[in-house]
Amino acid sequence: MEILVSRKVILALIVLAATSFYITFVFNSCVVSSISKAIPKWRVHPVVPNEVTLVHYSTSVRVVSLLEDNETSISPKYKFFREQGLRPERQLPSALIIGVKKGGTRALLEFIRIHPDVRAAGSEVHFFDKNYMKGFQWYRTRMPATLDGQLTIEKTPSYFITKEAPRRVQLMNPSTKLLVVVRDPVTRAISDYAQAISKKCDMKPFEQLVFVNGSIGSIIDTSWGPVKLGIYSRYLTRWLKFFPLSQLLFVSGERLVLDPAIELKRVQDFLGLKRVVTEKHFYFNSTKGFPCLFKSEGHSAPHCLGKTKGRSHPYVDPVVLQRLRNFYRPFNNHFYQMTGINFGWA
Ligand SMILES: Nc1ncnc2c1ncn2[C@@H]1O[C@H](COP(=O)(O)OS(=O)(=O)O)[C@@H](OP(=O)(O)O)[C@H]1O
Repeated sequence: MEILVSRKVILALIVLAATSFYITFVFNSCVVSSISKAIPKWRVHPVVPNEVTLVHYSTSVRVVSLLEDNETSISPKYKFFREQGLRPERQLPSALIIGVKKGGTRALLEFIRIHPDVRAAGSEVHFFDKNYMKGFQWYRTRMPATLDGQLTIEKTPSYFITKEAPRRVQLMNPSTKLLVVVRDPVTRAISDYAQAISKKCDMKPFEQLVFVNGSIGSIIDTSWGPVKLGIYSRYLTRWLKFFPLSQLLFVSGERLVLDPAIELKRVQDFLGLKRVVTEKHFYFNSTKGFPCLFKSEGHSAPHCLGKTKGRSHPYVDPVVLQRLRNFYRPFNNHFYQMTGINFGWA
């Protein structure tokens, strides 16, 4: 009887041990396998590449063939190129429109991309500010395919004010050509505000937001984005630590509206392009109140920029405007000295 009891106990112990061994093993193997699944992925495709990796990407892998991914899905356009012995490839941009927000950056991009030797990324890529961690390979896939001799350009106006952008652009290519469309900081601030209020109707009036205590008697609120962004000399100082002045072209936002052909001539010369885009490409649309294009890359008919460009501005108290002008004057003068151009902002 005693022997029978002890046998039952031993059997129960064995079952218990086997069960606990099984549970431990299965649980640990799940943990281990999930870790081991995670580690190699992270090692092979670093989600957060450091600067060194990025330099490596930009210098050693500059070109990706459009035709290698899926030969069967080639568009007729690229088939045509291939039949002609040409291989369109995506390149990192050699020119960037880095700012300024509400300066007229979209107009400049749409105008310069008429040029047959220019190909542009359509939408803002935000690589050097928001998407830098995705790496240069990713950035290149956002670029249009180009043929030999064509220049790739991208515009993201927030690059101008992004602290890390100058160093990052220099790492990509120290000879990148940089275009900055600048506009009177007072009208730029109102334009910025007009855009913000179009998205968020319950905003306080411009006249309140401009001042620290919300009243004309107090000081200008330099922490408010629309005001801060207009201190161009501050941001330019950062870029000049990484690029010589000769690598930057300052386009007048005002002249881009009044006489786009003149600004486009300067831009084409700066980019080393033939002067193809001229006054014959533009007409003034009196309904829009802006120059528009007879035709462009995407349109064969005359067309203007979209309705988010050329918004009507809210009325702003002239006393507030004067306060803002006085505020910007020393910064503007500094900016004129730095660039060697007097933009004539009052
Ligand atoms: N041809 C033409 N058509 C329409 N708009 C023109 C044109 N040329 C320059 N502009 C001015 O561009 C201003 C918008 O600037 P951005 O394109 O840099 O804005 S954004 O930062 O990309 O949102 C936009 O500002 P608002 O007038 O305040 O809307 C325009 O004044």
